[in-house]
Amino acid sequence: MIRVAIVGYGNIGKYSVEAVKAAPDMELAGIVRRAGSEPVHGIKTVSDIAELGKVDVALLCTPTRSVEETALPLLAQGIHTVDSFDIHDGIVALRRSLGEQARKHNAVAVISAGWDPGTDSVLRTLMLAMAPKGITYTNFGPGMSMGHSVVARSKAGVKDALSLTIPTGSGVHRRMVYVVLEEGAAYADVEKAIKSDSYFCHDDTHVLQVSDIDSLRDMGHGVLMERKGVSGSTQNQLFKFEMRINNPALTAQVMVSSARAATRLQPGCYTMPEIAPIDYLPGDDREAWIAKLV
Ligand SMILES: NC(=O)C1=CN([C@@H]2O[C@H](COP(=O)(O)OP(=O)(O)OC[C@H]3O[C@@H](n4cnc5c(N)ncnc54)[C@H](OP(=O)(O)O)[C@@H]3O)[C@@H](O)[C@H]2O)C=CC1
Ligand SMILES: N[C@@H](CCCC(=O)C(=O)O)C(=O)O
Repeated sequence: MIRVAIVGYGNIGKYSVEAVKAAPDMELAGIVRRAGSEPVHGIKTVSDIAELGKVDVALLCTPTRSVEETALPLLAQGIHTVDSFDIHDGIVALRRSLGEQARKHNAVAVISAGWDPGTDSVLRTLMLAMAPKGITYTNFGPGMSMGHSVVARSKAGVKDALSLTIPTGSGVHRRMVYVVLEEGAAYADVEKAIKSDSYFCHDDTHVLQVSDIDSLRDMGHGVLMERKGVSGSTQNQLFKFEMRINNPALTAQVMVSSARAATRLQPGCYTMPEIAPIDYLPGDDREAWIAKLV
């Protein structure tokens, strides 16, 4: 059995518990929370991973911006890590940093292993191989972006926040950010802090003050990816992939499947397109999967 620890018990952490429990080849070693956090009922909860005994893989369910500082000390202990880091233009730098640490300590890091980046990245790669010339549009939503919501919640003066992604066509998005303010906080300061953050500043972003987030929260999301391109010299090849999903449930499942792959890889750091898809699946009988799937 692969012993898995969950680091951070927010939305992705909660769904990761279910995904680990549903995996036939994994057992949950426990949950690592920040010091002073409540223990999770019925699950060993610690603030230092060393208290969990042997851990093969740690699922980093912390905010994207704390992935690197969380992963480095775990890799130094020889623990494999999986994260869903979603700052697209920071992925190459993270891969270098975690790769160096992983190779030094005989460990594996699988990074950006959610649905976007993650499984969508694999599909974009395959669509490119299928039609090397052309354009791929990735249209998100409408739905709740966990990453953007985390960033909005991190701003001074914000008590709670929810960021919705609205597709406006051809891979362009509007961001509708609903915020509950702390007492005494100024709306204009919060609006400025959110709109100037790199998660938001490239998109048409609207910040709306509300009195309650719970009555708005719906963790559904989705994507429509379309590529129109050229195979060889033949034009007008059209590919489409669409899904409507519960965002944290899918992200957690992809992380769990990536944890399995991590145990099969040579030391280093990998993104999902670099890993053979069969390595995400349970069991040792590779030929059985090939007979069934290929
Ligand atoms: N690639 C993809 O497709 C996707 C990626 N994601 C990524 O997952 C990340 C986590 O999302 P989500 O689970 O909704 O986030 P949450 O805010 O719900 O949970 C994050 C948890 O991390 C822990 N934590 C550690 N440091 C901090 C800190 N400085 N501030 C706040 N919490 C901290 C807390 O757990 P505790 O209290 O137990 O310590 C917290 O509950 C997002 O940042 C997003 O980028 C999400 C969806 C899809
Ligand atoms: N990384 C996203 C998942 C992909 C959708 C997205 O990027 C968006 O809604 O902007 C998330 O954190 O929910």
